[in-house]
Amino acid sequence: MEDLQSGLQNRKLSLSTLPEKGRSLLATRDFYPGEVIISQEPYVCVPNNSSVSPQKRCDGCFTTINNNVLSRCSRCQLAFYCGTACQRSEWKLHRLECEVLSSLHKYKRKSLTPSIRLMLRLYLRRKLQNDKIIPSTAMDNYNLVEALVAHMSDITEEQLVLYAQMANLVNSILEWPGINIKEIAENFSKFACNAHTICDSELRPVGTGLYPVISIINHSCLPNSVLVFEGSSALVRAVQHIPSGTEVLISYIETAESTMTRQKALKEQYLFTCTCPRCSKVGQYDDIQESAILEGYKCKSEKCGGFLLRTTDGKGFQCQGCGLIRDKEEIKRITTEIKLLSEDASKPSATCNYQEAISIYKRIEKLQTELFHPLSINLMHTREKILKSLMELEHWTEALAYCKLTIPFYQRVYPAVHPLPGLQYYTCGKLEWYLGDTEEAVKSLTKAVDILRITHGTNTPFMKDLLMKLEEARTEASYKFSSKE
Ligand SMILES: C[S@@+](CC[C@H](N)C(=O)[O-])C[C@H]1O[C@@H](n2cnc3c(N)ncnc32)[C@H](O)[C@@H]1O
Repeated sequence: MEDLQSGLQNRKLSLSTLPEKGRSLLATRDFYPGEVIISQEPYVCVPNNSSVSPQKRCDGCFTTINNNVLSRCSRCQLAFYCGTACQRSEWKLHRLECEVLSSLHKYKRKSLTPSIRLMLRLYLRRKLQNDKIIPSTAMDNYNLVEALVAHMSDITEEQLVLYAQMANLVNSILEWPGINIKEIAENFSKFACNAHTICDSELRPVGTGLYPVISIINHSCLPNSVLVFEGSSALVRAVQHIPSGTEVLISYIETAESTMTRQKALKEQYLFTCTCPRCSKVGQYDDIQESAILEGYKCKSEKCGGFLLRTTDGKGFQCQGCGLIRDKEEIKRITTEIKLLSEDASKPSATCNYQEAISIYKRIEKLQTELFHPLSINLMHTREKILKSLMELEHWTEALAYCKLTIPFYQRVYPAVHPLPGLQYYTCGKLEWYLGDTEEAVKSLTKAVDILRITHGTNTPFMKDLLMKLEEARTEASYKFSSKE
């Protein structure tokens, strides 16, 4: 591990071990908002392509080209490339992978999920490095994978059985003599708490990758850094001033959820109890109030706006503002109606028909408005779904109205610098501009740029496009202003 420590030292970082967290990454100089703290290429990665996904992604850069004009590997038929540059960069690994995959029986091909493919690639890449066909460096070697936490003694019996079955499948595909099935199962457990979902600039998931140095970074629900991706490269950017000697922290989960929901997610997938400054408030009045607003029920009285807590006899919920009791049966009735509608919304007839999806989600929205606080996370998710479908149907005016409805939620639950509100302002700005409200568009796009230049940098095609749009909107706004005079 000395090699890694000196690799990190050059980047003004250091590896430390904290008793309650294990390995941790510390800054050895001050980092400022927007600065890249560390970037890493994946040890291995796979795009989210499955046999059923209609749109395939390039194995090299994860792009989807319109009309799906990716070229497919003629031998194995499983790898896709956007051009020769990506095909060449992937060739050494894919040559081995192709040998393994092209001889696979039909029924085994069906079981090639992205995580099985990721595991195959892990072993193939290790072989390439062992055979010195590709070089190993301080930041790119299999020892770093070996050092990842696996939590084998903490996972459930069910998970253990699943990993063992998956390990058997990998073994039967590779057919390498002397391969250690227990080690493969352990590596699946490592994937579960160390691999990262690769997202595009708009935070849509596009693949999965293992970045063993970035995996040293621990979690906080109030992080000082953010993990973003440029193609398959991972970059950690500071979102706050990080003084020298401070631990670099990212968030592993959606931080808008209540403390209990966040803690449950962290415990289930990452097997630890978070004690970050937000989680330390669990049980305190502020935290109870916050959770009740996010996930609880609202007061029946429109004037009150208070939040409810379960009564001591368990028969209902009482408003903490005006004391009014809301009947448990009424809440149950609305909740059941929402559940049934949500089931309808996930049926193919609705997922393939945006108009039908909008109509179902609007009924859910109406019921949720009766039940939840206006800033509830459930209501926000429903409005997001309506917004997405409206955008697909190019119903811009209504889409803008829904986008604006979600903004107060984003402002309330996320820190000032977070990619999600930045992206929401961007959507708002694009819609306003499209609808001719240039002045408002300039305001929204400026807010988007102020946030996203910190989280995303300014050099990606996505950011260049946003900066150009802002420039054009500003020019148009000043032209409109001068022609009014
Ligand atoms: C991606 S790894 C992070 C690096 C890890 N500490 C190590 O030693 O390799 C994720 C694991 O780190 C630990 N971890 C991460 N954040 C933590 C936190 N805030 N508190 C306690 N443990 C944490 C948990 O064991 C979790 O499963």
